[in-house]
Amino acid sequence: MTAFEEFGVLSELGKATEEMDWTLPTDVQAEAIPLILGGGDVLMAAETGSGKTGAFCLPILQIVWETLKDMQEGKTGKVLQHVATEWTMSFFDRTDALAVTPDGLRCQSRDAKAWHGCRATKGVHSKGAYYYEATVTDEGLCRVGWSTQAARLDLGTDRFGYGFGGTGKKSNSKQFDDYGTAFGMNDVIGCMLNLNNGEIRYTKNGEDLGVAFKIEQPRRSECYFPAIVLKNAEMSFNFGATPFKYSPPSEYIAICQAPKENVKLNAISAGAGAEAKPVNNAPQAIIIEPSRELAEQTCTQITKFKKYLENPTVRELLVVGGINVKDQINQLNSGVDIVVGTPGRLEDLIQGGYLALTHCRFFVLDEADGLLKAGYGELIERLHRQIPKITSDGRRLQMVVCSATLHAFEVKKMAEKLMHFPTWVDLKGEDAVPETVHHVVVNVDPQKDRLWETLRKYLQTDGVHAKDNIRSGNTTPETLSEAVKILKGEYCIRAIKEHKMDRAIIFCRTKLDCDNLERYLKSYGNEFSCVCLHGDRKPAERKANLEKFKQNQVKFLICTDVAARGIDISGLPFMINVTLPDDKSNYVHRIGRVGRAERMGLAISLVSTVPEKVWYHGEWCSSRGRNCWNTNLIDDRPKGCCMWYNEPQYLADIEDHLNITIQQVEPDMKVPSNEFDGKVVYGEKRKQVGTGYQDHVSQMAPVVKSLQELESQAQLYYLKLHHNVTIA
Ligand SMILES: Nc1ncnc2c1ncn2[C@@H]1O[C@H](COP(=O)(O)OP(=O)(O)OP(=O)(O)O)[C@@H](O)[C@H]1O
Repeated sequence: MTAFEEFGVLSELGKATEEMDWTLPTDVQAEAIPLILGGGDVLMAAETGSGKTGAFCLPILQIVWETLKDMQEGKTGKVLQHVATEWTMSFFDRTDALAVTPDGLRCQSRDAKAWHGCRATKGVHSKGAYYYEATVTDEGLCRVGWSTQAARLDLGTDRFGYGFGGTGKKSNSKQFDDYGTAFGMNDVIGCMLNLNNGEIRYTKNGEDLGVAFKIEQPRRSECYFPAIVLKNAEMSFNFGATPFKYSPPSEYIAICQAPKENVKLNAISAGAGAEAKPVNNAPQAIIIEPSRELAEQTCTQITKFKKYLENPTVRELLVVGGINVKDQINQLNSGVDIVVGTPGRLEDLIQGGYLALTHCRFFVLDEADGLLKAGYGELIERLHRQIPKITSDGRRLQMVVCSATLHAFEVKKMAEKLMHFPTWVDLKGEDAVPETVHHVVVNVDPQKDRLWETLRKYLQTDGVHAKDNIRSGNTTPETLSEAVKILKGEYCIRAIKEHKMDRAIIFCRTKLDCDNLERYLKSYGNEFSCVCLHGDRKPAERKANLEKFKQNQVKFLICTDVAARGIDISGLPFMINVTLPDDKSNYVHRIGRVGRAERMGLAISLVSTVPEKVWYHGEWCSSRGRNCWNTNLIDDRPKGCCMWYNEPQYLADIEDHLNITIQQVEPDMKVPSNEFDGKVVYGEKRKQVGTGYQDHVSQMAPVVKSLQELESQAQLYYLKLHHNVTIA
């Protein structure tokens, strides 16, 4: 049995992981795989290179395959049968933002602005007196009671629904009157319906609050369902399957014991209306990735994992820009089970009706914070709204959200809105850098280092200062800014030479910076062979360039933040930040391209000590930077496309966010070896923890000795002060 199988993974998948030399699941995989297999929504926050892709692809692949197998064998609707026979809150007859636990006995809504409601799976009619209990399990606003099938889910706002609210009011037809007393956290509300005399009454923690409503004669013959409406609150239900906290008066029985002839099923079921058989263009899983490269990488990983999954075959499809749409539509029409794509192309195909969401049961947002920061929040919500929350075979939509920098406000907000009782798999509790990444900063100070004044050959800069009066000897901010740009080109080469880098990824701030650096490195011939990856390069070129770098055909990959996230190049030893990223979380992602899968990596960031004027083409720039030479500042009137970049401030923000001080090294680029790790070989597997222990002891010895001396001095002073002892 492979280690993965012990976590519930199918042997066919275990075999594939073994072939990939994945002997043990990583920590995040060990936690997330069973959760996803168990049907939960998961927020996966774990360091770069910790194996998050496998953590969601393996269980999704497994469930998709099992579902296909069930369909093949005609075994569907297992869950629906359960739902139909039990007294629970309905997965179908509810508003979108109200979540129901898989057992159907707890409801939650985290929308603080609107009410969200739900009805039970069954109701009672004709005669009898029935009781159920609802307990407030989290603070918020709630109203509980009874309603007919015709009632709005906003209980108590029309004549078909009768509610008792936490503020101590009863309501029907929008008429709110004082009743009983207010209730809140942990209070147990008994809901009583007597169809023999048309009375609805409530108890609070066992105390009878009296008759709340008298149902009018003509409406007594209707069927009444337990109902609830919540605003940012949570309630749990007991329909009598377990002992009640407070027994109802003797004439009432638990609603779950209502005689069959007086029970009706909720007419609203499998709302999706989808049939429990495969539909070609309706995949079971949609995985959204922020870049083409990452989408392709995830899709390839799925292809590798499914190697031994046969009969039925799981069909994955990559849906990204740059691939012929017609081909994609043809492939969708011929059948697809898992779609991995970028937001734009995915939405085009969905809105065009080529990709259906009716059978989607996994909605995955990889690099979720990146997707939200890139402005895809609304698109994600739009897609989420269109996906049925319960699949045709009665299974709940599962959402998986992951990133190495998930601790962002916008992610938490989205999770509260869209996810269903999600579990955090959060190994560190904050954004963190893996121990396998050595990351250092080098100050680039054009006032101290005058090298830029004497260079004959140097990096072509971004032209921001083309019209400024730049000359050596001059110390205007513009001259120093231009000097920093030139120096950074030299420092980059110095870092490469000092560390004998024969493989590195180099991040620049803009596409123009990438192009300039590419030209400069190439001007040295084969010594610094390189390729570029950024948004202005055609998809085919991007793909080919990444491949060249992966295959070791070139030494350096120069890119913008388009490649900051997720890209996995095995054993990559080095990365250089020519400029720190605008977005602090991208620092974690960029440096996380090295030090992956337990291999050591070195990340060097060049940080200008003086302000550097840079391009910043926002939405106000009609060409978004193409041939734009508007060097006015963004705060100028008229608005320009430049700004002064304050790198020490960006560095401080990054350090503050990560709660660390990043080691600084001198412009000679020498990185002192870490005593705890001993001699590190970047790109190689990390040495076993503890190997440097002896060094550690000898290193600490003088410090411990001086501490001892201080302690003994302090004690002697104390004795002298208080007991007048003479110090020798
Ligand atoms: N259990 C495992 N055993 C060995 N190697 C693994 C295991 N799981 C993943 N890996 C390898 O670790 C590397 C990083 O995995 P992956 O790309 O999934 O990381 P990630 O957590 O998604 O990182 P990022 O946040 O940068 O996207 C990959 O090369 C992958 O093949």
